[in-house]
Amino acid sequence: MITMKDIIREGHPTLRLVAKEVELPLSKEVIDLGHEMMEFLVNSQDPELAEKYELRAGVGLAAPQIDQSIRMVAVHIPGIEEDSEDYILSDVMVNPKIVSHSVQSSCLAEGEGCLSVDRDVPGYVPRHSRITVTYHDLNGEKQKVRLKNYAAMVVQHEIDHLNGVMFYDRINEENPYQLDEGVNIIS
Ligand SMILES: Cc1nc(NNC(=O)[C@H](CC2CCCC2)CN(O)CO)c(F)c(N2CCN3CCOC[C@@H]3C2)n1
Ligand code: NI
Repeated sequence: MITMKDIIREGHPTLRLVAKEVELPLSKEVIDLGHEMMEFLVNSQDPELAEKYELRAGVGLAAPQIDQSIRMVAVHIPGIEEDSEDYILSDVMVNPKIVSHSVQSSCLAEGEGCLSVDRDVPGYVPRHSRITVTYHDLNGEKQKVRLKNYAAMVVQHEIDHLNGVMFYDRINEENPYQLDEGVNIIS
């Protein structure tokens, strides 16, 4: 199982690479890795398992964070309502591609963090408010999802990792809480 010791931290060169497209049909190794990444997220959101295995909670994980420079991310995004069983999106996305996006931008009110960054980096991280993403799932099926708000922020954070981009690259250096006209704050 994946634990925090498997997650590489900022400064590790793999985090700054552009990850490689995954060949189709998916190999057993890639499928197994995808399931392991999803298992990490599920475990990390379970208070007992998170404590037992000392996992930082996560709603997304990108393969480069476990030193696998391939284009695969896992997202496990619960509904905002407390204890709601439904998930906005829970899937492993192979070769995810943003095929269209809104002109409007949004950012998370609390800013962002990263399992590969062991420090707080305050500031707004502006991203597309709405995105349409195509990807292959672990069954090799092509999927197309339209995401907005919180889920759109999470998936963009993960796809950034596939392109060697860290969330703080997007924070305004002069004024971290600078917001351009019309940027929507998601709380
Ligand atoms: C927003 C949030 N970020 C958490 N961590 N950071 C991450 O996921 C990083 C990715 C996110 C950082 C901002 C956008 C994407 C990991 N990243 O580095 C991967 O590239 C959380 F854990 C979290 N939640 C809310 C839902 N809750 C359900 C119950 O269990 C606890 C869980 C906590 N929300
Ligand atoms: Ni991250």
